[in-house]
Amino acid sequence: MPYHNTIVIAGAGVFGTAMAERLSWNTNNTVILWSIEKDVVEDINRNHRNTKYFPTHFLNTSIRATSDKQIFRSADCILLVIPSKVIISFTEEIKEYTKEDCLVINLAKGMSDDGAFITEQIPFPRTASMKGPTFAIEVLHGLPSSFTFGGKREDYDRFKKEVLKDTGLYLDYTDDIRSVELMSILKNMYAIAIGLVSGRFNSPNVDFLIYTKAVGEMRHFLSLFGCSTETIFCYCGLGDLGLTSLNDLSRNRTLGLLMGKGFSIDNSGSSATVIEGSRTVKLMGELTRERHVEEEFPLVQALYRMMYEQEDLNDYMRAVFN
Ligand SMILES: NC(=O)C1=CN([C@@H]2O[C@H](COP(=O)(O)OP(=O)(O)OC[C@H]3O[C@@H](n4cnc5c(N)ncnc54)[C@H](OP(=O)(O)O)[C@@H]3O)[C@@H](O)[C@H]2O)C=CC1
Ligand SMILES: O=C(CO)COP(=O)(O)O
Repeated sequence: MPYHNTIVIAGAGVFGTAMAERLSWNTNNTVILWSIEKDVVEDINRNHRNTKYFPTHFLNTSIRATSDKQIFRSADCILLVIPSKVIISFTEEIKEYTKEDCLVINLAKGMSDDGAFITEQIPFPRTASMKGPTFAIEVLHGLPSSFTFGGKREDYDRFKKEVLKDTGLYLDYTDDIRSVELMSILKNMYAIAIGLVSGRFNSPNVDFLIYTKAVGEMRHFLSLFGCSTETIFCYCGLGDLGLTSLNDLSRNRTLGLLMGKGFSIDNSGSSATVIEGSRTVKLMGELTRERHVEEEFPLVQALYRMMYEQEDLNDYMRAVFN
C-alpha cells in the first residue's frame, strides 16, 4: 500500500515554493503552502503561480496554499522555510494545533538572533534539520539537488523513502543536528568573505586561497561548538560552502562582491532581501571575542571589523592575506 503524507510548508517565499513544487512530484504527498502573504496564497490557488517570487513559472496544480494556521493540524510533516529569526516564536504558536508525532524540519538557517540553535528551541519532540547546496531556482527547475538530513535515523529513513520518492532530491545523513545547523549559518558568512576578494581580484587563485582558509575556520567552529568535524564532508559542509561562496546566484556572495568593489552596505536588517550572513558575522565576531579565540578566526574578525567597526576594504585585504 502506498504511503501518504501531508506536508505543510511554512513560508511561500522562493525556497518554500521551490520545495513545494518538488515534493508535489511524489503523488503520495499532499503539499500545502502556508504563508502570511495573502496575495501569494490567492495567486497560488487561483492561477497556480507565485508571481511575486517566480514571475514566469507555473506550479503543479496539486499544490494548495493557505494563510490559516489551523492547517498545521493536518500536517504529518512541517518544513520551516520562513526567516530564521521568527522560527522559534512561530513554532511555539503552532504547537497547540499540531499532531504530537509530526516531524518538524528546519530548512532555514540554523541560528536565531540571540545565538540559539533553532532545532534545539523548537518545541516539538521530532525535529530535524535539512540543508545543502540548493539554490531555490534550480530546485524549482527540477535539477537533481542534495541535502544533509540531520536528525534521528528512523526519521531520515522514512522521510527519504516516503516523502522524497520520485522527487530527484537526494540526502546524506548525520545524527549531529547541531553541526548541520551550524554549517548552514557559517557558509553564508564565508560566502561574503570570499565574495569580497572575488569582487576585488576576480581571481581563482585568490578565491581558493580564501576558500581554503574558510574551510579551516569552519572546522574550528565545529570543534568550538562540540560538533563532529566529519560534517564538513557532507552536502551541508563543503557542498553548500562551495555553492554559496563561488556562484553569483548567492545573495551572500553578491553582498561580498559589491563590498569588494567598494559599495557601502546597509547592516540595519531592513533590506527586502534575506542576507543572513551579515547577522552571522555579528554573532560570530562577538562570540569569538567573548571566548578569547579570535586569533583562530582571522576571516571572521576581518569581516566583523569591516562590517561593524568601520574598517575599510584595504584593512580587510591586509588582514586576510596575513
Ligand atoms: N533562496 C534559496 O536559494 C535558499 C534559501 N534557504 C533558506 O530558506 C529560508 C527562507 O529563505 P527564502 O525563501 O529565500 O526567503 P524569502 O524572503 O523568499 O521567503 C521568506 C518567506 O517568509 C515570509 N515571512 C517573513 N516574516 C514572516 C513571519 N514573521 N512569519 C511568517 N512568515 C514570514 C516572507 O514574507 P514577506 O516577504 O512578506 O516578508 C516570505 O514569504 C532562509 O533561511 C534561507 O536562508 C535555504 C536554501 C536555499
Ligand atoms: O542558502 C542558499 C543555498 O544553500 C542560498 O544562498 P543565499 O542566501 O546566499 O542566496
